Amino acid sequence: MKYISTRGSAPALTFEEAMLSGLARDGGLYVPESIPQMSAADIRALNGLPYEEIAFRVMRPFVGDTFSDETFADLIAKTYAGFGHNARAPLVQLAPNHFLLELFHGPTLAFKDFAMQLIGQLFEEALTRRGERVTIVGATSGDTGSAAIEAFRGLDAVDVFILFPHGRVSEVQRRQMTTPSEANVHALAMDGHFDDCQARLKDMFNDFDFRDEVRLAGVNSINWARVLAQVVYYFSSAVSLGAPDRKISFTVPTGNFGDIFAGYIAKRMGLPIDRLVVATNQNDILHRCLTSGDYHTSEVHPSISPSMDIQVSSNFERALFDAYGRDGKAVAQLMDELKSGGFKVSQGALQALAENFDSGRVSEEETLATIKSAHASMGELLCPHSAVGVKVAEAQRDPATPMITLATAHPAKFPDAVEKASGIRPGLPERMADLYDRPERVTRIENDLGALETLIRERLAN
Ligand SMILES: Cc1ncc(COP(=O)(O)O)c(C=O)c1O
Ligand SMILES: N[C@@H](CCOP(=O)(O)O)C(=O)O
Repeated sequence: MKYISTRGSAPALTFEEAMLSGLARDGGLYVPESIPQMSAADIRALNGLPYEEIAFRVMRPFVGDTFSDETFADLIAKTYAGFGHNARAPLVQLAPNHFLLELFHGPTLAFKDFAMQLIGQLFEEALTRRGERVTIVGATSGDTGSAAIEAFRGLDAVDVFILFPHGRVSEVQRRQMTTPSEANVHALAMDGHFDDCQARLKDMFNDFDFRDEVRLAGVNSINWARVLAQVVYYFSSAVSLGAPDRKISFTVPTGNFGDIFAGYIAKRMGLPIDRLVVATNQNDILHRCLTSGDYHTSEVHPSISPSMDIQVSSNFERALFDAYGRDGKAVAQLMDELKSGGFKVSQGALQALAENFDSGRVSEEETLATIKSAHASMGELLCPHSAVGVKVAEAQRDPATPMITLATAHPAKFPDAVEKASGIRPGLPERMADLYDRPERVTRIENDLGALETLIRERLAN
């Protein structure tokens, strides 16, 4: 299995090379050269298997010979052993034919743990075998950062630097990043929005001297391994509701487009997905683009679902690559136009996107009202991101087709918004009960590439 860049001019890499390098050297994102297929019989055989076994069968064909079967199965087993629910990703019924897929039972209470815990294991195994060290730099609107720190804290072969937008993550998210005491963890509160953090991260990848000097690696969803691990729960949930013998739809609260892109990959592998619905908050560039073809960035409006306050949606590039018939030059041209504000998707590409994705947008008021009504009518306390998903799903679903909405974070990560909506302040699990008392360690930094690179060099030298 080889991986190629969405911009068409970086060398093709193996799974291990793509995983350890993150962004392609032409600025693009790696995608598999071809998508492995699962037959109806293969999919039917997943029903009733433990999550770990489903994960092995779904991901194995993408990994090539990077890991032996035995090692890969062992790493998957270690990955999910610490999750707080035996099913790992349990389904809860919200209404007739509407289900919630709870993806928040991992160590940092967000769906990011599904991939990040696995990547931690895969990195450690591969780096130990190669005798190498890497410097991970990640950009976060709150959840990727905490999940990455949890997955890599204390590992010998890795330093991890996380850029988060100062003042724009929830207190729980910030404390999850600033309270770990391991010397290899560096939480950096940067001026600006998440998009600025992600832009500086990409600048570092495109500064080849710096990239090679510090041996830069990325664990945002620019890293294909992140997307791959998220494909698994589309299979596990769909088969438990009758796939492949009936079609299932999914609604996904969306920001950087990684999670919904994983659903698209599941569909391309053969999972009979009827509709994949993108749910956005008031930062609705994806909804606007999917309905009009117009992808122009505007000001980011801070919301009560802050992890989705994103305008430059990284993985949308992967979807565009397929929509443009895998024409890397066309994608490179669009990404150039994005630097000056945006682009217009061609009619053909827009039609290709529309064949795979629907979308909806939810206001702040609607998000609060959905948290309130889901709690009152179903006893389910939703985080604001999951509420965005539920609202869009309720408006758009076909009652005859099961709809699964992804619940992407635990409500206790966003207690203020949840309390405002429902009157209930969700508590953290026992193991995190002292989070508010732990000392914080964080560095304020300006939105400046030079300052960031200098800080990283200095920290690595110490
Ligand atoms: C809680 C939560 N929900 C939804 C999203 C959106 O996911 P994605 O960026 O993969 O679209 C994020 C951030 O990525 C998140 O942290
Ligand atoms: N919402 C994310 C933003 C980064 O997304 P990623 O999936 O590309 O890592 C976050 O919580 O940081």
